[in-house]
Amino acid sequence: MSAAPETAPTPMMAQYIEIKAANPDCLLFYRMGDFYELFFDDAEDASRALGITLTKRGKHLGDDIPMCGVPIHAADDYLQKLISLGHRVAICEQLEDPAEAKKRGSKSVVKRDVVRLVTPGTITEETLLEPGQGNHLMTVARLGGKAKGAEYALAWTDLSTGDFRLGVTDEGRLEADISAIEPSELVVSDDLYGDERLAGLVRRFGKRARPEPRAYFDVATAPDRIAKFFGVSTLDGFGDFSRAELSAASGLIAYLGKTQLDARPALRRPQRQLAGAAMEIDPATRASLELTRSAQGKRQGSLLGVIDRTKSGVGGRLLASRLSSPLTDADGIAKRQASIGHFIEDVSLRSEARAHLARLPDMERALSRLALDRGGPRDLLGIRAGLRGAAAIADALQGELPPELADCRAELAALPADLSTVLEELLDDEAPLLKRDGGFVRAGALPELDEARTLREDARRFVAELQGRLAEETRIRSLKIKHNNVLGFFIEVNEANGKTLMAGENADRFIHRQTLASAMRFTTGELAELQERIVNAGADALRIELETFDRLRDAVVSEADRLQRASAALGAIDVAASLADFAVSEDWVRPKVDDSLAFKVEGGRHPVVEAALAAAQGSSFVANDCDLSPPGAASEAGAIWLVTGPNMGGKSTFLRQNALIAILAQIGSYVPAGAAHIGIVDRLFSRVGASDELAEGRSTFMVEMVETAAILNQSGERALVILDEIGRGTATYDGLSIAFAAVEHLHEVNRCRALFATHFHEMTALSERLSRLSNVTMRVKEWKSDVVFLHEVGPGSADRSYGIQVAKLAGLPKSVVSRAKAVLAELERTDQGEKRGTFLDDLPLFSAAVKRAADEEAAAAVDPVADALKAIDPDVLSPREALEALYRLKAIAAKE
Ligand SMILES: Nc1ncnc2c1ncn2[C@@H]1O[C@H](COP(=O)(O)OP(=O)(O)OP(=O)(O)O)[C@@H](O)[C@H]1O
Repeated sequence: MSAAPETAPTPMMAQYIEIKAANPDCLLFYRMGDFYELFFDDAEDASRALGITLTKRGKHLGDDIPMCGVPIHAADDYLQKLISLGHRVAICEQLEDPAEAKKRGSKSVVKRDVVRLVTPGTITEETLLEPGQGNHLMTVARLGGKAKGAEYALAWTDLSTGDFRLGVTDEGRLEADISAIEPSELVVSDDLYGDERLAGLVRRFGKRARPEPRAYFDVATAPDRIAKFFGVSTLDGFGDFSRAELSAASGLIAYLGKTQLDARPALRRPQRQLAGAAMEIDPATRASLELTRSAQGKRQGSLLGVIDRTKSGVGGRLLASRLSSPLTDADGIAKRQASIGHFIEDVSLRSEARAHLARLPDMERALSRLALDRGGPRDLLGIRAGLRGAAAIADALQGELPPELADCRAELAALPADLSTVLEELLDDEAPLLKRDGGFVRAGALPELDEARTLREDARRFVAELQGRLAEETRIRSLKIKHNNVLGFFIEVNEANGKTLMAGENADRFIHRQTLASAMRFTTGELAELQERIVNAGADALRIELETFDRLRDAVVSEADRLQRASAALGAIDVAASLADFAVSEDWVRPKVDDSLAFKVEGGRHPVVEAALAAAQGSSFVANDCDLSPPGAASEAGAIWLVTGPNMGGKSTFLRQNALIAILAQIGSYVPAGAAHIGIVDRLFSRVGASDELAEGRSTFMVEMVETAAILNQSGERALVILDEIGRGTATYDGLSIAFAAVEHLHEVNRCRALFATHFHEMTALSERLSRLSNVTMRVKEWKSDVVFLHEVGPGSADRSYGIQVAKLAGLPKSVVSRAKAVLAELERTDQGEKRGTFLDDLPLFSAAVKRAADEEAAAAVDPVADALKAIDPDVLSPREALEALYRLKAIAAKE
């Protein structure tokens, strides 16, 4: 932006324009006194987004400059709104006192610069964060360019807690791994950002996905960048990371440098999250099972919303993250179960621990703000209270403990006692939000501070005494000594008395300062001296307090590692105690989880539907069994249940409850059932017939087929597949045929445990041919012409859908219902219903179909090497020709 000389911007505007040019993709919050001001397009965008008034200030190139402003004290609220709308904000502060600038000349501008970029993945303010929800920033790195088999790695951190993790992944798992973390912001190098294989991901994240320079991810410089960040000379002590992981970590650290500038976040050393250590759950499955968000996008009504009884922010975040990444290792699961079991048995320990946890401040987040130098005295108090709580909980955890809890107790016991002592000694029990307000150091703790405070208080007392003395001496009873920020202390009298003070002897003593409409203001030598003493003592006191703050802050930050580990331990205790509480009150059981392929649930329930029914105080939930274990000792693959039943019969609920039970079992929780035996599930798929991604340019049916394809291509024998009414989005025969073939594929090729709900009753015939497939149905009672849903799963198949009865319940006009009945009767009479059953029997067996397809593929394939070989007649070749022929063949093979 260059300006013509006659319309040259003011020096301040020139500064603004320069800073804005360096931060083009952010809204620039430009500090002016007690406001952050926004100008030009930023002002227009922000005023629209925030609903604040747009005004103007001066001119630029002859046009008015649009402007709006937000007061400093309310800035957090505005920031929250802007960030949630996907904006990024650059905070530009005044870097010197305006008085300093004035010294350089009346036209000079206060030095300003951006001190921080606020982006969705890098916020740390309490007010901007949900207590029980993590806030992750993630980078994606890829090595091996565009070639197939490229290595992908993820690095992610929760800046508000310091958690920092790395993991390798591949193209197939990428989406699932990312959605397990659900980052608030995704950063990729700019070449990867435009890659078509990431297009879906980039589209899904929208503004929250960021392209950043490739150099951030440079593998050659990555180890150096990481080592420098952690202040070590080599990464040897960090563990063995792959090159892709180092690249992702380097990108993350570089991006933190860009957004946090000089502030250094208290990140823990990166921990590797092992590939395959978590159950793989893709984004569509997460959405369909409503794990952490309901279909409406809220936490309420999701599985997490129902089971979360944690008492602390760190516990809430840990539960959410465990639910997003269920374990696949039976020992790890057993350890967590043992902790819950301990809290179930020891009722008083549970209630004592939970009472302490409920009072626990968010130590992790307070620590992170202190490390970034954004913390205040209340964060120090938070750490102190956290240390107290941790000590109390460590005390409560007596005697023999299961391994996870024993580890937690050890972490709590390792907390530095001297840090508690110094915080207890120096900090007062109440503290202001901002350190510059002072008053947070305990009286009696520092003699020097006490002295300054006494001086200030004495001087204040002298001022009060002075007022009485002056009133008496001047005989002006209404004389008052007041204070404001401009004049400091002053004597105020009315106009008539003012004249008295300016006359005769008084004139030598009272120095006139100000005349207002109804009052005159004076000072005296004595008052000025007291004023100075108060100011000096106040400044001394504040200096000492600020020094103390820095000292305590450094002491806290130097113990970051132990504090973070103790915080994590408190989170684990909270999760175990809260799940124990849930298990007891909701009658959940400890499932047997092992490496078998079993899946046997007796009396299983859907926790969310059950809670909803209980809240409505209507009918109670009907528990149902499910057994997908390999039938018979000889069989080595899981079973498939084909679930038929009427609309509204409870099919979807039954399907989902079993998926949720698998997840709950593998996060180490107890489960809503009478008994359960779950062989580890490594991959979970759940698909519901209709899901709408029209915005993505795919029809409903297309999405369904893409998802079904993914399941059939990717499920191994440890997968658990839930398919709900696949094939209903197209013409009946097409849908039926697809559903039919999909079940055969699951049975013969994937050989995984599966639940398949359908309205195509014809499919039940499959049980005669597929040995591990059983038919079950949701039972109903017919009563007169109505149906009563029993929500009971029983063996067998439904013979009808009762769709018309459900439509009647839904309030379709009577005329439509009776017409539909007539049409149905006619269709049933004329339709080749019976024939349909037989036509399916006529189909060749699946294995035969697979073989034929394979033969056809093989036949269609052209093999130039074979062709070339056929053309060679060895009997007529000289040795030299034979050698040449061999080279030719090799050349053809290399081209293939
Ligand atoms: N086991 C159960 N016990 C009590 N009520 C249940 C049970 N299962 C389902 N319900 C109730 O029935 C309603 C319908 O269940 P669901 O959506 O699972 O039926 P559906 O068979 O999948 O229906 P559709 O075929 O129309 O999609 C639920 O919202 C719930 O209120």
